[in-house]
Amino acid sequence: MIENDSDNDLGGHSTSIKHHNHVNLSWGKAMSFDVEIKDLNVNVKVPQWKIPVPFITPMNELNILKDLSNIKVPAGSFCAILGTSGSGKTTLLNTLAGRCEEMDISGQILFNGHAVTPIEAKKSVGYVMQSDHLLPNLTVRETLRYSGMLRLPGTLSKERKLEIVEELIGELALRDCADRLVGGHGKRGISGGEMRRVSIGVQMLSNPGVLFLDEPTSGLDSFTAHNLIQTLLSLSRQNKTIICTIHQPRADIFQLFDYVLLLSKGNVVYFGPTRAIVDHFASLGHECPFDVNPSDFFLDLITINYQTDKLENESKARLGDLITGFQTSPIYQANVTESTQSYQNDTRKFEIEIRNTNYWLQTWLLYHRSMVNMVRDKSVVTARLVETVLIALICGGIFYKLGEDQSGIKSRVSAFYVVVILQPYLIIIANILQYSEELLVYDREYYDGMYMTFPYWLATKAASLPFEVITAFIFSSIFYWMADLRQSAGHFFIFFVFMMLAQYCSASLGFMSASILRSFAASSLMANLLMTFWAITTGFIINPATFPIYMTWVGYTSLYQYSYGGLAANEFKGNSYPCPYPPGTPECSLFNGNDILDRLELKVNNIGVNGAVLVAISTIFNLLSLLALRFITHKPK
Ligand SMILES: Nc1ncnc2c1ncn2[C@@H]1O[C@H](COP(=O)(O)OP(=O)(O)OP(=O)(O)O)[C@@H](O)[C@H]1O
Repeated sequence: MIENDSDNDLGGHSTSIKHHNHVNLSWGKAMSFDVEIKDLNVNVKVPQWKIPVPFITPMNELNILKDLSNIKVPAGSFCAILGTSGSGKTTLLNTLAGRCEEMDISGQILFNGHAVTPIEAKKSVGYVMQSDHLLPNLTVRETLRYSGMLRLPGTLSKERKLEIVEELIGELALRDCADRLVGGHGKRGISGGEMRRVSIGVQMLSNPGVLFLDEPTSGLDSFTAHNLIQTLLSLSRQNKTIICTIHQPRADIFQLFDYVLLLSKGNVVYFGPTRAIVDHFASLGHECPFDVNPSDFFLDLITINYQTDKLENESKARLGDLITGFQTSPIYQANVTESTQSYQNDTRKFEIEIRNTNYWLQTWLLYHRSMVNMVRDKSVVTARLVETVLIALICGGIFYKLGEDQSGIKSRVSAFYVVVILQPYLIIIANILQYSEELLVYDREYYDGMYMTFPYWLATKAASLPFEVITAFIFSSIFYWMADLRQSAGHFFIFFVFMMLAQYCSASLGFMSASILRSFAASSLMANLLMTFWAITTGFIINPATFPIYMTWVGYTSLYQYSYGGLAANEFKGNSYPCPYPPGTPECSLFNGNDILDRLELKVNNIGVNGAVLVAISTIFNLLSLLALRFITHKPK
């Protein structure tokens, strides 16, 4: 049983909550902050035109939060932000958490009396967003273990970190499902409520002074929602300040909060203890009927009704009265007294805990996590393997046992073009699909400061490499012998290396596009446009010698020409096919490998140079993706 008292004159700021059955989470410094808001105004510029033109469209200033002051949520308490849709709940939560980069913010946010900058706020709070983005193929325990290893201070031993994770699993009531896959992205996994708990656990592992949650109960049935709020209450009793937005909570959920902040159109209609709110509204002439859920009653009162002009004016006038009524209420006066308290003699200081997990340990953990997530994804693994085998069989079937006459030689050239375009093309789509989902997790974790970009990038690249090698090997092993290409192990090996490089370049292009743009639609458009351009300019469809003068550079940029050229050189250089004409006749040049290669008029047909260029191109794509991940910020969704 936990008693938490922070009384004021009203006797209202007091909670006495009986809660059983919890384990004390015992890591690090249990630092909890008083969270205070002073003179807070949040504005955003919105374009006046429906279809805005950058730099030209005139902008209007929209005042989302209006003069929020004298709001202090004491350390270790649980506060709900309630309001109608569009009242500014999420904006307030984001502002408190330092996540409102695009907004113009004035006023102060104070943690234990220290006015925090958005960067300080971001580093010292945990933030559970409305939707869960977790890796679907990890179990609950693995998800929390990886997070624990990455988020907990580097000074703790591995054993201690794992112990903490187990404590947390118990505290969040996740023992039952600890070894089940998380699921999501169309895969069956744990329930919505369990998934929310895992997301909370992930944030708890950074041992934040304050935990913010945006609509933690959205999408949950009322029983699960109640359980989740109970869990949060239990965490707050372990010295965590917890603030969440919530939509129309059930009566028994509503009474679990210590404090309520009621917002309407960016104005505070009430801030104070939950148990004083009914009396406060009654004192303003709005008695909550016995059989009505208080939160529904208050939300109805503060909603502007736009159905008719009359109703709109009436509801606006009522809202105005409620705002003024609150500002002249004894509760407001008590809030003013609380927020003028000085922290001068307070031993609780605002501090940001340094979490310095070793750089290489980050890389190893992320690599391991990425591998596990990928290998477990049976649908992707099977699809990629089956797709590789099928495409190899189809191509091998079409170009089966190529002859050594003129049509056979011509078909060999076509075969090289087809395989360097087709297989990489299919891979690029699979890659973009995979990364556009995975990068949602990266955006959140990077924004949370869980790791740095370079370890993530290195780990992701390293984890994808075996797939490119294996699929290229399977494809080459089937196609090469079916098509009956140059019979030697050395030439087969070179064929495989070029297939692998072509695939790796495409995979890198897919990763680069997703790193820049994130969305599947936009990334695949970018990658497809580039691929189509390079596929046309390979030198197979149109002879580069015929390009207009201003397009000659194109002949050197097409990445596929290097793999196509490499395969052609591997087959034809130093090779010859049986000439049906008497030896020495000019027609025999049609069967001479070097002459065939010359007639292709490739820009570069040196195996070593072509291979090196492909390595250089994939390196450029990968470096661009590293820069994009580091410098093109995508706010977590
Ligand atoms: N970046 C932005 N640009 C323009 N307007 C914004 C921006 N962010 C929020 N707003 C506007 O500010 C108002 C408050 O938005 P906010 O998302 O904070 O409301 P909310 O109370 O969380 O709503 P809901 O419950 O529907 O999620 C809305 O009218 C919204 O359109």
